[in-house]
Amino acid sequence: MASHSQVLEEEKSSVRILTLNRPKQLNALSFQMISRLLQLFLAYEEDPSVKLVILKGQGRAFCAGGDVSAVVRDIGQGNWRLGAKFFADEYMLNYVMATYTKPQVSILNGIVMGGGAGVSVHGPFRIATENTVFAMPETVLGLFPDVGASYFLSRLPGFFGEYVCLTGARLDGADMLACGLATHYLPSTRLTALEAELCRVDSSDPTLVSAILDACTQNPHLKQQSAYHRLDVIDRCFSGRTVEEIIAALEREASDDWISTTIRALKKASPASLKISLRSIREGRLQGVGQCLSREYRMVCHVLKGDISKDFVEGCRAILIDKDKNPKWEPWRLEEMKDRMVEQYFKRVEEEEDLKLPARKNLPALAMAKL
Ligand SMILES: CC(C)(COP(=O)(O)OP(=O)(O)OC[C@H]1O[C@@H](n2cnc3c(N)ncnc32)[C@H](O)[C@@H]1OP(=O)(O)O)[C@@H](O)C(=O)NCCC(=O)NCCSC(=O)/C=C/c1ccc(O)cc1
Repeated sequence: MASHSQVLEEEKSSVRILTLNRPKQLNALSFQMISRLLQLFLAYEEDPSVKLVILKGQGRAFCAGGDVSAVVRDIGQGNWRLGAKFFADEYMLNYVMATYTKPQVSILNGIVMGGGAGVSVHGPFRIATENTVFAMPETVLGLFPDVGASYFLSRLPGFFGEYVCLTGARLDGADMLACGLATHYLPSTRLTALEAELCRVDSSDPTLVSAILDACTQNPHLKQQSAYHRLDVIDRCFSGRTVEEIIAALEREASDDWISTTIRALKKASPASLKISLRSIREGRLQGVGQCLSREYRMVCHVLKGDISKDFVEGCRAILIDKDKNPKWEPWRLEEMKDRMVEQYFKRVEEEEDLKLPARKNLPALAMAKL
């Protein structure tokens, strides 16, 4: 398939509608898709005839993340720097979106995971529906929530971001709206009409776009089992200073299904991933989006190089390739993942340059804490 057809482009008056188009792979982002999106976003920004960009996915997913299969192949061939190039471009795209001067509306009518969050949550308008399933599942893959997640998750209410980041818990559209990951919610049957209305807006004024979306948004009920009802417990436990303290705090709570599922999720994840993810989100609370992406780039280079732990390759093997769901993490126990090993992830990989982000006009006020 030609690279252009992995991202479909429609022109409707002053609106550009981009559709991620790898439905069989749940629109997992290939290198070509990232390059094409970056090229289009930058071109639209310079083009005065473009006022608004809509991003959506073909089929049952918005986007299930970065295309992990390609990366694992590159690492297997001893070529971790090819993977690093993928991330550098992906983070650049995330940064351009986070600092974009025109409104971006993302229609999250299906699966939104990992890299899928990175190409939507940084934009000002995120529409959830009854089909939305959101997760940052990286800690069970031996990775960590990246794509600027240490920025946007750390800005969620209380310690909900730590919960989402460490457990990989799935959220539905109502949860996303409640915590601020989505800005609007509407039934999927209304999407076509909404799109038509947005195509008539003919303005880059975010208040006009907002007015259209506000007029049709609904306030869905949170399901009884929604984690958002547990914000008190989440704040009590996930405010812990270390992963060990978080697990111990959960174990002290009165046991029920939600507590045991949460503890099980943490015990299933890579100890190295848990520790670096917690430190990353804690640092993110105090940093701008560019600093977050730069730090995450250093971290991901270590993950790909496998110089401290090789859990990413092992996680992909166990979850995506052999599908035995039985990864052999190294280190295996949390206490074996020492502070000095965590520390190393935050240093630049030798002979690898830091991420170079372009100078952008739309910084920093709009890019700070908008959730
Ligand atoms: C819960 C899912 C989303 C849906 O499950 P399902 O309904 O049972 O559907 P399938 O799992 O059968 O998925 C349909 C197809 O899409 C493929 N797919 C589904 N996500 C993907 C996917 N991220 N990639 C590459 N094929 C996929 C999946 O392999 C499968 O292909 P095939 O077996 O050929 O039919 C499941 O597919 C799933 O867990 N996917 C992985 C989600 C995930 O962990 N995503 C984000 C974490 S990692 C990330 O964003 C970046 C990683 C990355 C790391 C290093 C890099 O250099 C670049 C990127």
